[in-house]
Amino acid sequence: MQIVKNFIDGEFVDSVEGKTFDKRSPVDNSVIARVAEAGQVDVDRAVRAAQAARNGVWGGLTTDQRVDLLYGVADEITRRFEDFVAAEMADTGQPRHVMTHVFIPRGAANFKVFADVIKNVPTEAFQMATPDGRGALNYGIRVPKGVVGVISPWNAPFLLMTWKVAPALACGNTVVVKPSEETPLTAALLGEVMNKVGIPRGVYNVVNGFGPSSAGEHLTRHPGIDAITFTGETRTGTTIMQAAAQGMRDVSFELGGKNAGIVFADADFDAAVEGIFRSAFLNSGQVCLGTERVYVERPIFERFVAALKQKAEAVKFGRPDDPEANYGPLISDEHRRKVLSYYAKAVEEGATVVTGGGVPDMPAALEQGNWVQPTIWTGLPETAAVVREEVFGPCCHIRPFDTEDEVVNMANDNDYGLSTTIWTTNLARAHRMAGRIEVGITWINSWFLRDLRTAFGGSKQSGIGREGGVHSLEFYTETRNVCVKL
Ligand SMILES: NC(=O)C1=CN([C@@H]2O[C@H](COP(=O)(O)OP(=O)(O)OC[C@H]3O[C@@H](n4cnc5c(N)ncnc54)[C@H](O)[C@@H]3O)[C@@H](O)[C@H]2O)C=CC1
Ligand SMILES: O=C(O)/C=C/C=C(\O)C(=O)O
Repeated sequence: MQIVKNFIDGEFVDSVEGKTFDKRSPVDNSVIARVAEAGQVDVDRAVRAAQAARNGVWGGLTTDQRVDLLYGVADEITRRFEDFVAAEMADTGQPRHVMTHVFIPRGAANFKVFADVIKNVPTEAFQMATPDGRGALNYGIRVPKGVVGVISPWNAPFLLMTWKVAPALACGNTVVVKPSEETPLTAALLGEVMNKVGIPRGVYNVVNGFGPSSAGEHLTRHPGIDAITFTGETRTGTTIMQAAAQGMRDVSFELGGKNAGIVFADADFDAAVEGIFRSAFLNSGQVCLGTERVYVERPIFERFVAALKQKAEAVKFGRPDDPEANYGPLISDEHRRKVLSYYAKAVEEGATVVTGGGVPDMPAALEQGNWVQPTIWTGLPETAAVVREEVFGPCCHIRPFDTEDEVVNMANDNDYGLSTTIWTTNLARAHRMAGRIEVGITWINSWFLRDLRTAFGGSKQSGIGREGGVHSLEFYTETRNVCVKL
């Protein structure tokens, strides 16, 4: 069995109290790793190591030197691509093609993009008049925030963790990462990469454990943490924000979603079915940007429901490396119970179950895994729990609509505001709607196309702040103004 240690000050270490927890495989719930659980003392050591590195060798490097090192990290991730793919498949149980096409390449890309951004984005400068007529020049300089606490979730572990670690380091900060307790493997592997390419000790630290009364809470409450960047549930964000209030630490939050997919009758039908299928069911529906509410213009409603049903019923469940399979389990038994409770609630609230609604028949070796069927409902009112609340599973409710105004109002009638996907050939209408829908990102005739230079984040209860490109620099640095009298 694999042993996963914390990574503190450039070394893999057990926790001081010797506590551990088991990491189970999503495909059969067998224990695949024993993980060191960091306590207060371990978190404190990690924060001190990060402070020392920030004030020492890392703080003394030029931007060009940091950029070279971050390119080295990206190259080493690419060189060890298969190790990362294997680790992420073991942690998440998701199919190999999701790892090789999305999750792992994005990890390497995150380091390259933010190395380029920090090298190329200028700061502001303003000339001003003064009473003596000689004027003054103002210019901005960016300084790192200090030690950044990175708290990440389990659904796209490496992608989402490096999306925050890369810009933090590019800007000259050091980090202490708390990966999800469900997915500790790739954060540990990244420690090996950091050492291999010569990132100084203490720059990247990893403490494993849970949230409340464990590594997560110790980290977010630690006074040595200067800023906190978090991806996860909105409820957890509320708790972390309370911790961050002590000491006025800045936060950047990417939170939950209950995203609408909107299909007009004039859309390219097959592309729309494929796009909604991906957005509802990729990664077994465990994607914050995924679609759990689908609105289809009435003339094509029945045909669309039938086409999506056919695709949902064609998935092949199995292990991540099974070439015959293309569909994985949920992350944990606990999450499966939550998703299945929503499946039961949908029926109680009067849903028509178009397909799914339960657990697939699996061979004996996989029976103990966290499998659930992709599920489609129709017939629920907009007040139903599965139409309002984030399930974070492979499911969606489909409802017909008649007018643009009606569908915009329904899309906006939710506490979340992360993303939407609109399918139509009438681009004037699509642009108009993009301005009206209250979300951080609108995709038109596409979904999950990511240009890492763009602003990424959520509206309403889906987040605070924006990351991506220059927006990440806003969070991971502080801009200071220098005013020079001429
Ligand atoms: N907006 C976005 O970009 C994204 C949002 N998400 C959201 O993440 C959620 C799924 O991820 P989960 O791991 O279940 O979220 P979660 O909020 O349960 O956990 C996320 C991380 O926070 C830690 N944590 C939990 N309680 C804590 C506390 N009191 N103090 C400090 N740390 C704590 C966990 O250990 C984990 O590392 C969904 O709601 C999903 O929508 C996921 C991916 C992207
Ligand atoms: O592209 C991003 O930065 C965020 C992606 C989010 C996921 O991959 C997810 O929630 O699964």
